[in-house]
Amino acid sequence: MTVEELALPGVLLFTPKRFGDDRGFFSETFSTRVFNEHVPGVTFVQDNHSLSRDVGVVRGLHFQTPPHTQGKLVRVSRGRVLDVAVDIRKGSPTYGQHVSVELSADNWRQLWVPGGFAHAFCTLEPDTEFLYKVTDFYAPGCDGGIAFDDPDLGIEWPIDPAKAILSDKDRKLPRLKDLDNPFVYKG
Ligand SMILES: Cc1cn([C@H]2C[C@H](O)[C@@H](COP(=O)(O)OP(=O)(O)O[C@H]3O[C@@H](C)C(=O)[C@@H](O)[C@H]3O)O2)c(=O)[nH]c1=O
Repeated sequence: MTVEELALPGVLLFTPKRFGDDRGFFSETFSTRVFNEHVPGVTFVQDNHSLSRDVGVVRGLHFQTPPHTQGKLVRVSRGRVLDVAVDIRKGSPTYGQHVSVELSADNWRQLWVPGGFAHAFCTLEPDTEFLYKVTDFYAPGCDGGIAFDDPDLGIEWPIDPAKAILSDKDRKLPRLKDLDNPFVYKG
């Protein structure tokens, strides 16, 4: 497993080893021991799996608000996405900034998105399967989001944003500046 820090402190990129042989490959995709060496004190309670059929599906930007804030360890097992995490913690030195990284079944990367970050991805291949572990249970009452194309965020999406395939819910999300934002930077 290799681990890299990205431009936003706290956001980490993990790349598990893959052992290939004539049958295919084997990979430890998650180990508490390895993960907690880099992100101490975090435990996961739920695993999620989504399928997006088309190129240009955008899911996000999403987060769960306190007391059900979620950290997410996300990866792709089939296909390819551009994955994005935005720091939305008020008072953070990197407030409003984002990292974007390609995750695919080929590069086998995993992105750790801590609580206080909004998360989204855009599919780059058909039939993309997206897998992730989360640190709190799904809490529909704490579901929150920001428009993926909020101009203040300056995210360069790999598709024409006007052609993004969105859920009805995601089409109505507010801009960051209009959000009733409960996240505060704690250092
Ligand atoms: C996220 C989630 C959804 N659901 C249900 C609610 C709804 O009926 C259906 C689809 O939900 P959504 O439209 O919110 O799914 P989706 O747009 O894929 O939401 C996901 O997007 C990515 C970017 C994230 O970061 C995730 O945390 C999650 O918010 O699944 C659960 O039962 N449990 C869950 O944990």
